[in-house]
This record gives sequence, C-alpha cells and structure tokens, in this order.
Amino acid sequence: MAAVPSAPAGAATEFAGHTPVMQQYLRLKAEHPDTLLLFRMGDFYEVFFDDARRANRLLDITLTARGNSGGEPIPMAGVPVQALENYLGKLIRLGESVAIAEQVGDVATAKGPVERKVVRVVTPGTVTDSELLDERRETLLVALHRQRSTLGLAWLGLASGRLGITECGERELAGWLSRLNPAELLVSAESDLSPLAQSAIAAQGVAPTRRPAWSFDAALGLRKLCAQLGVQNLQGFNAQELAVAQGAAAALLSYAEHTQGGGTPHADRLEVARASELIDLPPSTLRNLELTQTLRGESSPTLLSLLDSCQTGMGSRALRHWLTHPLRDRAAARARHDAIEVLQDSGFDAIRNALRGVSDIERSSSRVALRQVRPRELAGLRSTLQALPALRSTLPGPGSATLLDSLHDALTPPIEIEALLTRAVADEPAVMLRDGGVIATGFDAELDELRAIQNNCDAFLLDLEARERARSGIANLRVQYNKVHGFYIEVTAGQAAKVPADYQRRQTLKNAERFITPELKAFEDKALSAQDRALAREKWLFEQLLDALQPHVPTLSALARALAQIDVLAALAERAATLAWCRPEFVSQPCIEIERGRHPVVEARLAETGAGPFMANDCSLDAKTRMLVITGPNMGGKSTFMRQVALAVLLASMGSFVPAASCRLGPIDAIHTRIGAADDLANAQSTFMLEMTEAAAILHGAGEHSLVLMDEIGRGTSTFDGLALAGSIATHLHDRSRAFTLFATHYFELTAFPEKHERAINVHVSAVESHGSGGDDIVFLHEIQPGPASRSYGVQVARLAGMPAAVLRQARATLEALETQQREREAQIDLFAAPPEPAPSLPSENPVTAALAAIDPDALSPREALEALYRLKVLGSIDT
Ligand SMILES: Nc1ncnc2c1ncn2[C@@H]1O[C@H](COP(=O)(O)OP(=O)(O)OP(=O)(O)O)[C@@H](O)[C@H]1O
Repeated sequence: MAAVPSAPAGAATEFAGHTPVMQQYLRLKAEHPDTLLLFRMGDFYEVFFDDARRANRLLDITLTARGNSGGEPIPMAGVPVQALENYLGKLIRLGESVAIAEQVGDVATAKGPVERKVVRVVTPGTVTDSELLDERRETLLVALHRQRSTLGLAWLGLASGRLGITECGERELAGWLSRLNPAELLVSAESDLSPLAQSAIAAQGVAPTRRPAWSFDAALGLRKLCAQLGVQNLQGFNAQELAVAQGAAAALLSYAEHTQGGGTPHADRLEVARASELIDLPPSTLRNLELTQTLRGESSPTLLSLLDSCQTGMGSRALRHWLTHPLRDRAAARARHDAIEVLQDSGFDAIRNALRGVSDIERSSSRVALRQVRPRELAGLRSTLQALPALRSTLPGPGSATLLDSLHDALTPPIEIEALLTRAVADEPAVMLRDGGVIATGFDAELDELRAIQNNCDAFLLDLEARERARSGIANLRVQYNKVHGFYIEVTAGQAAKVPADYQRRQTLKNAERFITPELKAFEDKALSAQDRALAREKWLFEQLLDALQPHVPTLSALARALAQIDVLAALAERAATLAWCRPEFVSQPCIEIERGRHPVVEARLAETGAGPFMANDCSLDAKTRMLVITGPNMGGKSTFMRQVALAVLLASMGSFVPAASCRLGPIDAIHTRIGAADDLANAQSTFMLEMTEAAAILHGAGEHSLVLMDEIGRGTSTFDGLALAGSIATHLHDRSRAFTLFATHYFELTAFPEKHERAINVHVSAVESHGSGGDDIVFLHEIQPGPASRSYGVQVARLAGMPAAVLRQARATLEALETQQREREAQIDLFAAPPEPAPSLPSENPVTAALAAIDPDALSPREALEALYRLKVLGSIDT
C-alpha cells in the first residue's frame, strides 16, 4: 500500500494557528490522507509537508519551504500547471494516487483564500487520460470481496465503460486475476484472505488498495448496479443472486465515483462472466504458452504480438480480450471464422487502410461521459464519424457473413453528432481548453464578437503606431505587448527626449524607454477583458457541448465496439493470409486432429533469423488415442510441438484461423500446462514444490474434454522419485481424467507405458547422429515420428553447448556404466501398476505411513528433510 503522507499532528481536527490558505489545505488533505494532494495556487500545483518530501523523492523536484504556519516552516514543492500531465504520468506509473485540488471560486471577488475543491483523484486503476494509458491494453479497476468460501469480483474499465462481475472459489481466483490483469485492486480493509488468495493477488504484482469494510455491502452494490444499468433488478442478467459479487461492485462503483468526482454513466452494460462458459486457461497456461507475455515478462515475441496487426488501439484491446477469453460455445468462434473467410476472399487491405485514420473513439466517448474529454479528441471523433461512410463501403456487401452484416449495420454514421461537432468544434482546436481557440467560428455570436475585438487589435495597433510616429517624429517608435507589462510604446534611449507630453514612463531599459498613453491604456483594458470574456465564454460553450453529447455516448460506445471488431477480424484475416493458416473445423466427437501444424512464434523467429524452415508436424488424438508419450533428445522440439497443439486449439476457439494445413477439433473445456521449472521465489516455493502443486491442480481439474501438456514432470527431484511420480501421474491422467494428454519425458522407462495403457501411444522427435572428426554430432530433424526414441543424446547436446572435452569424456564413460547397470536391473518393476487400494485397517500399507516409516529424521540434511516433506504432501494429496 502507498505510504500515508502525514500532515502536522492533529491537523485534521485542529488547524488553528495556521494561515487561512494552510487551513484550507489541511482540511482537504484530511479528506485524502492516502493520496498525494496537488493544491492549485495560481500557475502552480503545490504540495506540502510529507507530500512535498515524497514528491521531491519521486519526481526529483526541488524541495523548498513556504513561510511559517503553525510556528514551523512548511516543506513545499510545486509543479507548473502546464507540466501537470507529465508529472501525473510519472506518478501513476510509480503506482501513486494523486488528488487534484483546483481553485473553484472567483479569485477577484474572494474574501480570504479563493475556494478550492478536489475535482479529481487519479489512481492507477482509474486514469482515463490517453497519455497515461497503454493504447493496446485495457486498464481495469477490480474489486475483490470474500464471504466464507466464495469470492466476488467486480471490474470496471473507466476508459472503456466495461463493467463486469463474477463469483468464484479460491482455486479459481488466480485464473480470474490473471485474465483481468488489474491495474488496481480494491480489497476490504478488514479482509482476511486465505494464503491461497493472497498468493493469487501477490502474483499480480499490484499492491491492493484497502477500502473500508462497509463499502463492500451487497445491498448497496445491488442498488448501485441497478442504477448504473437503469433496471429494477438484475434478474435479466442472471445476477440477482450473486450477492458476493454485488458486494465487490459496491466498493468498485463508490471508488470510481470518489475518484471521478461524479458518476460513470457510460458503464451501462454488465458482463456477468461465468467460468463454465469460458475455456479454462489457468495462470500457468497463460504464462507457459507465452500468450501475452514472454516467460521473461516482455510483450514480444508472444502469440499476441504476432497476431496483433490491428490498426487501432481499440482493435488491439479487443484482440487481447478474445485471446484470453476463448468461449466453450463454438457459435461465436464459428461466426468469426466465417467472417475471416469472407474477408480473405473479398480483400481486407481497403478496410485496414480505412481503419488507419480512425481515432480511439472508445476512449474519447468514455471521456465525454466523464466530462474529461480534450478538444483534440472531439476533433478526432468528428473526423472518424466523417470517415465512416467510406469505411463502411470497404466492407463486403450484405449477405456475406452474419457477423459482417451486423457490423456493417452498426457502422451507420450518427449524423446528428457529426453535425454538432462540425458546427461546434474548430477545425484544429487547441490542445487545452484553457488556451482558447476550441469553439468554431460561427457557432456562437457572442464569442465571435469578443474574438472580433481581439482580431481588430492588430489593425488598431498598426494604426496607432503610424499615428504616434507621425505625432512624435520618431521613425523607429514601436507599439508592443508583453505578458508582464501589457501594451506599451517603445522608443530608443536616444529619442526619448522627443516623446509628447502625454506619454507616461512605464519602464526604463538599457537602450530603450517604454511608455503608455491614455489611448493605449483604454485599448488595453478593452482587449484584455475581451480575451478573458472570450475564454470564459468558450469554457461555458464547451460544457454545453458536453451536455449535448451525453445522450449520444451509448451510440458512440456501440460504434467503437463495432470498429474494434472489424479491426480484429481484418487483422486475423491478414495474419491468416500472410502466414498461410487454415480454417479450423469444429466437430462434436472428441478429437484434436492437426495436419502439418506449426508453432507460429517459433516459426516466425526462425524465419527472422534465417535459421531454416520450421518442420510441420501432425497431431492425432481421439477417443481411442488420448495420450502421446513424447520422447527424444533435448532441443529436439518436444516442448515446441506440445505448445503448438495448445496454441492451435486456443486460436481456433477464439475465432482465428490456425497455423496448420488442416485442423479438426472436438469440444475443449480447458488447457492445462505443466511446463518449465522456474522457482517461485516470491511465494517461497521450491522448483519441485511448484511442479507438484501445478501437477496436483491439473489432476484435480482436468477432465475428458481438457487438453493437458506435461513437460518432463518429475525432473525436479531424484530420478527414482521423479520416475515414480511421473508414472503415477500419467496413469491418473490416462485412467481417471481421460484428458487429451501430451506427455513429454526423459524417462525412458515411460516408453513402456503404452504397452499397458490402451489409449496411450509413443511418439518421438527424431534426430540423427553423425560421427565426424570432432566426436559424435547430432542433427535435430524436429520431426514427430511414431514409436519411442532410441536414446536421449544428452551428452551430444552438451557438446553442442561447448562443454569441455574432459567433462564429456567422463560423462560418456559414466553413462555407459549406468546403462549396463540399468539393463541388469530392468524388468522387475511395474511402474504403472494401478495404485494399491488404500487399506486403513493395515496402516503399514498406507503410502504416507509407509513413507513416514522409511524416514530416519536424524540422518537427513535440512534439504532432504524438506524434500521428504514435499513427497509426503504429494503422497497424501494424490488419489486420496
Ligand atoms: N518443428 C520444428 N522445426 C524447426 N525447428 C524447431 C522445431 N521444433 C523446435 N525447433 C527448434 O528447436 C529448439 C528447441 O525446441 P524445444 O525447446 O521444443 O526442444 P525440447 O525437445 O523441448 O528440448 P528440452 O528437452 O531441452 O526442453 C526451438 O527453440 C526451435 O528453435
């Protein structure tokens, strides 16, 4: 949590002894104790006390003191008003929350300090400024509430208007959080989350923001949701009973209002997410398949970075959502496949070209609703609306594909909004409203008149200059203006004696004298007041314009959604054509049949580096063959093959074409992966513990419609332990889960598994040995072939890696000795015998008890003791 900057002791209650401005500051600060308070003072936002020290540290701005208040010098720092956005960006990226107090009273008429109010609180989950947001990913505020064993989640994208809720159990929390990827997570100040939930939160890397427990009230949440959606109850959303999620929604919506200083009317649709409708992608799958992030945490190269050729940020954000939320129901994916097929035939280049000029109207319409929109965003909105007819004409005509037809309809240009924006907003408005020049000429007679006074200034001043030159006889006399002194007449020092008597001296410079005349002074008053009045008028007109736009926000949001979908479909069509992908086919019988499948990211990388072609491979799984035991050398391509199968399933399910020659898929409800061996240091789990925890979760969760990837399970412990566990895990997956399983292993013993398990077969990745002058070499063919691998080539791979010759010689000798020993011992152990029935009456046969009996605590090192404990845990959790 953010540290709490403190004002002087007792400040919240006792401000006496401070100057009136400081009293005002302290009152506002007391209302926002956890937030850096930027206090507007003229042309600066200032911060005081601990906030000043904090800002000095975070922003590297100078720390000074401002007089005395309460008998002490006040630490102070400040940022110029024009630079606010820059500093805000920095603070938000550092995870800080910032409250902005503006001067809302009239400076001229105020008695005492001008009135100030916190108009906005900017936090990492509630920012909406386009400069502070990642264009290609959504920023979500998420609230989490717990009631007994149920967790309620509610989320809001303030910049998109996306609002959703769901309920889940503790085991599913990590999955939801990694799908939603919150920018800010609200939890109750009194929440007592289980260690499992806490580690799911910790994995997100955001420090939770604590909110009062009473703000998570279900009844309040129900009321707020109904008000938000304009309904009497949530029955229509099937969400009336989701009380825990409603509790989360209460905290979520109150916090959003608190930060925006008002409501969020654009969030007028509710997404009630149900795990049972989505293909389950646990966090380990999201991570291992490198869907949106590489294992190192980078955004490229990933499946998303390869897929995302979208032309707009709206498209990129929608694509990320499709990829991380694949649906079990295939109707939506099929409709997308239809659309992609049509776009491939009819051409997508024109659509993509037309999309290039489209601005992010999802965000600008949200900012209209929040009354935070900038003039330039309105101009962007206008030009997008103007471009709609041309964009629409690039779509295939009606009757091509149902989805495209509905998108075609959705692109109907909202003429009324376009006309209003054309009339009201200048062609090239200023960046900030405060600079003026935002409202178009001809929109408002009064504004035009005030502007005319300013425009006539130039002519008047030229005229005045000519007259004064003639009157004084000073040829180089000039009429000028600056911000500090206003208008003045400047003459060089040598000519100063010639000035007429009514000239009053304003300023003496080294080489010049500056004067004012009664006529110039009168003109100055008129011009400056016209400027002020014009600015005030523009501000007022802009507010009126925002009022007039409010009822159109839902139309604009719907338009934004349609544009995003068109962008994604055109991008997927482009990718499929460029990368030679095929349309997948969904069937009702259980199967995963892929011909000539490829791993798209590895393939792209090989092409980029010129490292040779990617070897395409088939995968054929059905009701009779549910498990492939995959063996072969390190670096042979086992992991790549397994991942490419999972990626094909995922791509097909999200509605994309797939990198293969053909692909037939039966129903799939989950993709589970156990790959890699990265220590989870943050959660103090050893490699082996993590491996077993993930494997246990898979054994609990996978069913006959699930796809399971198991890569070298058991390698985190001793050979026998690992082999024994790998064998029993394979047995469980084959006999009980009956999941489609790709099981890569280095344990040769496991190639005997298919002999006794009818739904499993052996395959291997091929490699050939060549005996060159430098010793035996290995060439990887990356080809999946039937049957088990003949050997593992570990020593040869080590040679490729540059291992010293002496080490290799010794390894080879040891290997030969071990292999001889192994052959002698073979054939006695049945690794895959069905597990013995637990027999409680015979305690010595219970595997946990037996393992316990075998332990001699005095003979164990601390590490061995820990491993023994893990083994016991696994023995206790599997198959019980
Ligand atoms: N089908 C393929 N065609 C071409 N190159 C491939 C193919 N599959 C894998 N490769 C290349 O081989 C490298 C190693 O592949 P991969 O990591 O899948 O091997 P592995 O058998 O899982 O190895 P290990 O057992 O050491 O984990 C990949 O990074 C890629 O460059």
